[in-house]
Amino acid sequence: MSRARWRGVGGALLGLLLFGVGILVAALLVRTYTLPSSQVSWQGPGVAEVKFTPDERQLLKRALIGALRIPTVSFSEEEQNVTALAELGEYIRRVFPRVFSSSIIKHEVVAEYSHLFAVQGSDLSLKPYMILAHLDVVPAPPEGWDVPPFSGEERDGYIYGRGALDNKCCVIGALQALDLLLKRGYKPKRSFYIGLGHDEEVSGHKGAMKVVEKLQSRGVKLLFVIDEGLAVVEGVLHGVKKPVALIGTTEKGSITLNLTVNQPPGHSSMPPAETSIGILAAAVSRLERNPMPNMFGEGPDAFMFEKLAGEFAFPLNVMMANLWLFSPIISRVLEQKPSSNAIVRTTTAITIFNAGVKANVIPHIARATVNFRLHPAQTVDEVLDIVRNTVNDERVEISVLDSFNPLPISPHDESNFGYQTLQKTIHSVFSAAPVAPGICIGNTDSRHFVNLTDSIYRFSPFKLKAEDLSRIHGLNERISVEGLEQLTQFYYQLIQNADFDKVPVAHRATHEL
Ligand SMILES: CCCCCCCC/C=C\CCCCCCCC(=O)NCC(=O)O
Ligand SMILES: [Zn+2]
Ligand SMILES: [Zn+2]
Repeated sequence: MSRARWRGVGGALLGLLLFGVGILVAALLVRTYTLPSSQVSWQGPGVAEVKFTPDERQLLKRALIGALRIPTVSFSEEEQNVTALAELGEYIRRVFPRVFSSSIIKHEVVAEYSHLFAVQGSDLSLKPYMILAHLDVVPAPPEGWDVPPFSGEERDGYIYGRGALDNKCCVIGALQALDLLLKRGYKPKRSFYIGLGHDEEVSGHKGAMKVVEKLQSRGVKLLFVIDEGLAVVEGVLHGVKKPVALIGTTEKGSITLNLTVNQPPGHSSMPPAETSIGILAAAVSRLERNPMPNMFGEGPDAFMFEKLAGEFAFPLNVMMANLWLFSPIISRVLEQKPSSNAIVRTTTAITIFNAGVKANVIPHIARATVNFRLHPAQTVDEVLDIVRNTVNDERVEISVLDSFNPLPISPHDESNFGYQTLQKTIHSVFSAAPVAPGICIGNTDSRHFVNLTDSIYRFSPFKLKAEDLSRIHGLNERISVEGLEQLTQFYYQLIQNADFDKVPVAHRATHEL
């Protein structure tokens, strides 16, 4: 072929390539700017705000501080500080006498330390809903804390203490909101329950599960359940500056395993080539070095990013809106940080490791506890298969302490009363923050409510910055005084918003190019 002819073919191919690239870019942009926006506004009347008096502000703070000083620690299903749980029960009676004496509220203690409040609405034709929170906390050894973890100390606008975020703030906020509504003469139309579990941190088998049994025996069905969970996150999603509210519409599954190695004990002067500690350490190390597969996009995880695509800065907005093309890249980026890694895969955490009694004794038994949180696209059986293959050592005995599959996905469409009511309340309280459904990475008492409703939402009504994530179950757990008021405001307005009998109608904003 002549050189001129080659040039002609080359030019045509280049033209074709540029045309293809042009079409692809146009398709990406069209998808980016035609996705439904997460920005919505609301039709119809709003509801009253709290408008705290100075006295009420003080009382709210004091109420939480007092609760944080009672060490309601759950160590295990068998070991809970029940004296403290009983004391906290007495404490809420003392702090919220109006709630306990109201003629429209029936209070009952369930399984000794959990509490169930049934608030009777004026319109019994409306289906009731449920607000959940829990009274127990995880242990907090004082090392590393700036203040004693059970002091409830207030410093620079923050109240510190184990349970400040998880989850005594919600216990106090929900009761305080109800108390203030009663004080202002508000009469709810729709009946609702407030359930306060006492063993959420160790399963909810004694508290939340018994509450469910009680309600089931009475034939109760719920319109929706709201419990702790995701939150209004700020600076947590890479590339999104403004606060966004994430509502957990599902919750990861969980498996807790004991790995045990049993080897002959003996004198440390004649050690075998491998000890029970060495064998076990190698096994858990294999589990850590071989994370479960990245399953981004195989469950509902991608939906959250797609929904929030418009909130990301360029070029992330184009990538999030076009996960069909970019999800391999995005999934790799997400696995770099523990908080987003938890969204894309089943996580593996070695949480307890025990062996040895003396420096000159070869240990007999070594045992480790490993906790997995299951991605919604994986099952308990699938994860157990992977674990056995990874450990791959017959000397390591694997026993399942507890396991459950990921929870069903709750509806989050425009016709769902619970989701839309939450969204409307979030908008009002958190300056119109965009709202998206997400996967709750921790477990909650609400998982026991699946037979009472299909609409379970895990949302803690406070703002969390990236640096706050490590405070949950970690050091220096704290909530700002402003955050505590906002949270109380949230429940105050939620209870009123739930009194409408129709689903709130949202107007979706259009994207601006
Ligand atoms: C792409 C990044 C998304 C990151 C989303 C992280 C948002 C973090 C928000 C809240 C923290 C999650 C706490 C969940 C509640 C945990 C309740 C609990 O402790 N339950 C007991 C247990 O899980 O063991
Ligand atoms: Zn919790
Ligand atoms: Zn917790």
